[in-house]
Amino acid sequence: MTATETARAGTAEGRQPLMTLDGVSQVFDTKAGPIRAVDHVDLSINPGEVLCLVGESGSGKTTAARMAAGLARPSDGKVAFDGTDIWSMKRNAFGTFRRSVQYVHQDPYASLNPTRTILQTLVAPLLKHGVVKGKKAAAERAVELLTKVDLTPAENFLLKYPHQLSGGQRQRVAVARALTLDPKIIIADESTSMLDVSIRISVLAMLGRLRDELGVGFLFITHDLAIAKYFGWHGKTAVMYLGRIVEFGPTPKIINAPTHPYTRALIDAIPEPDPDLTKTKGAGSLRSLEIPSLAHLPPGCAFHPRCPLFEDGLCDGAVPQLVEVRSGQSAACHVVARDGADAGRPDQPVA
Ligand SMILES: Nc1ncnc2c1ncn2[C@@H]1O[C@H](COP(=O)(O)OP(=O)(O)OP(=O)(O)O)[C@@H](O)[C@H]1O
Repeated sequence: MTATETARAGTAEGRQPLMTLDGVSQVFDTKAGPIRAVDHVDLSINPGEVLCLVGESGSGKTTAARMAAGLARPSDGKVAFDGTDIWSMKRNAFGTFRRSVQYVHQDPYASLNPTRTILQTLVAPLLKHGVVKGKKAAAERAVELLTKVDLTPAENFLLKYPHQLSGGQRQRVAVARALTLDPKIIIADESTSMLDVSIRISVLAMLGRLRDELGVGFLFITHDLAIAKYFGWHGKTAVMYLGRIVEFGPTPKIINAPTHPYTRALIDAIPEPDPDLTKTKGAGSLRSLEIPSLAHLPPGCAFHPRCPLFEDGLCDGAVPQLVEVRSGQSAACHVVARDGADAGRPDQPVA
């Protein structure tokens, strides 16, 4: 099975993906020259499915997410929603797409208008897009939405301004606003990374409840595999490194039996003593902690200067393609493709 087929495994399950990214790239012109922030990425999200996109800072997660949300046009490749290329859509269809895919930013303070009360923030899209008729119905819907995101009693929040709320409460308002237009997919970009741990967990729990109750699909962007484990356990996870997907599969497989040395290194780096995570250790130490610049990518596998499995002449030759290494799980690593999913492991894999 090719990487594209693996990434589209949802179709094999008999479901039509709601959104697909097909060979999508984004090139930016920078002072250091053109950089490929996202390089030929294939992904799909089925209705109600959670897809976690994980990687270190600068790996291209936000750039990929912005293209998925229709906020940026890919330099190459296709983003399709309900089977239609979003950039070939007529104005009305594009509007429907934009309403169906809502982006929740990591910093709600930056994305909420400071001069609008919470009521105004929620009522504006409801009225603008004709979701409800009249201000009274819109206010009632705003109360329902605040209740959905656990801001209760909702009446206590309606007339407040963003600066009068805590970070967690602002994040909940941002989610309520995303829900105003009944989205089919929510793109949550590190949406809890700025919160304290306990608040972070309660916001994640709220998002998880919405995921289950509303059947909304999620593209969940995080640098933290532990968060992907918590939020996306029943979904899939794609691991990005310097613009490319290096490993993809069902989240439990990625967490319990990672195959790419980069994924293993990410798991090794998780500080918490989570037994499920720590038992998968075994990548060996990285050869370098330095992340190469996108403007001067190393030849072959971009991870090779850091990789404990590096082989001279193999890893610095061609760019490795994402290939299936276990059922439903694919990795872009020459050594794993040659030696199998457990390549380089000192211990045996965790079942
Ligand atoms: N508009 C832009 N112009 C030039 N370079 C950009 C632009 N946007 C992003 N980049 C670069 O593209 C690369 C990927 O950035 P991106 O924000 O997508 O990564 P990320 O994985 O989301 O990182 P973070 O977790 O820090 O948000 C980075 O090197 C970044 O500096």
